[in-house]
Amino acid sequence: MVLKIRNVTKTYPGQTPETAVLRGVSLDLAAGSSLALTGDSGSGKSTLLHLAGALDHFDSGEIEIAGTRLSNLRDRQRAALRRRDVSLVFQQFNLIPSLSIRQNISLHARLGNRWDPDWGRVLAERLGLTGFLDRYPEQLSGGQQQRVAIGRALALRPKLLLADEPTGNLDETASAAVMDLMLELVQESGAALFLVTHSTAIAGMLDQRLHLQLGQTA
Ligand SMILES: Nc1ncnc2c1ncn2[C@@H]1O[C@H](COP(=O)(O)OP(=O)(O)OP(=O)(O)O)[C@@H](O)[C@H]1O
Repeated sequence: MVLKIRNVTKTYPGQTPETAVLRGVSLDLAAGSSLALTGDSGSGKSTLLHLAGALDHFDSGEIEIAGTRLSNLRDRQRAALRRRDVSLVFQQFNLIPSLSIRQNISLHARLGNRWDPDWGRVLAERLGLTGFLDRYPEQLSGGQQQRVAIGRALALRPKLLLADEPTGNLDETASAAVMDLMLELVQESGAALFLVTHSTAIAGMLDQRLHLQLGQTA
């Protein structure tokens, strides 16, 4: 399993075990597969996604990313694991405005010393970005910008791709195109995708669906 979450609880300051944002959440996500997490606003979706990416601490239970138990790790080891195995795609594309599309796509992989130009070319081609590589983010549509963000995330060849409402800023057509591409590329690269969405249509495109309510998934 790329991601294993077992009976995880998480409280924010002021919460009790009864009102905890997460009250015993478990899930499994295998390489090459995808999971959609839905739930009302404030139900804890982003919290769970952040825990799955080793970006925050949980109170009890266990999370394993690619076989490594997070509860045993020091902060520096968590950061190293994140850099090695996890990529993120957000609703806001978070591209660097002063860098070209080419530079944006390769940025994280270069910083991690893992830039593979051949894989970069494949990604740019598959994402329909080959003609845009020398442009800057502001010269692209929202759907194109999100494809750049997906390229940047996958350029690292992460084991786990986390996506928080990745098509939340896109219209229906762009959203469907971005989702199709992301799912294809995730499968081809053997990554696992954990995606938070409000959309039941998007959730329906993924292999597994979980709904978060009152701190638990069903
Ligand atoms: N850093 C924090 N400190 C205290 N409470 C927090 C913190 N982050 C989130 N919360 C609370 O935890 C709950 C879950 O928040 P979270 O952002 O995980 O929900 P969500 O399901 O992703 O919501 P949305 O769909 O609106 O983005 C909310 O009640 C929120 O106010």
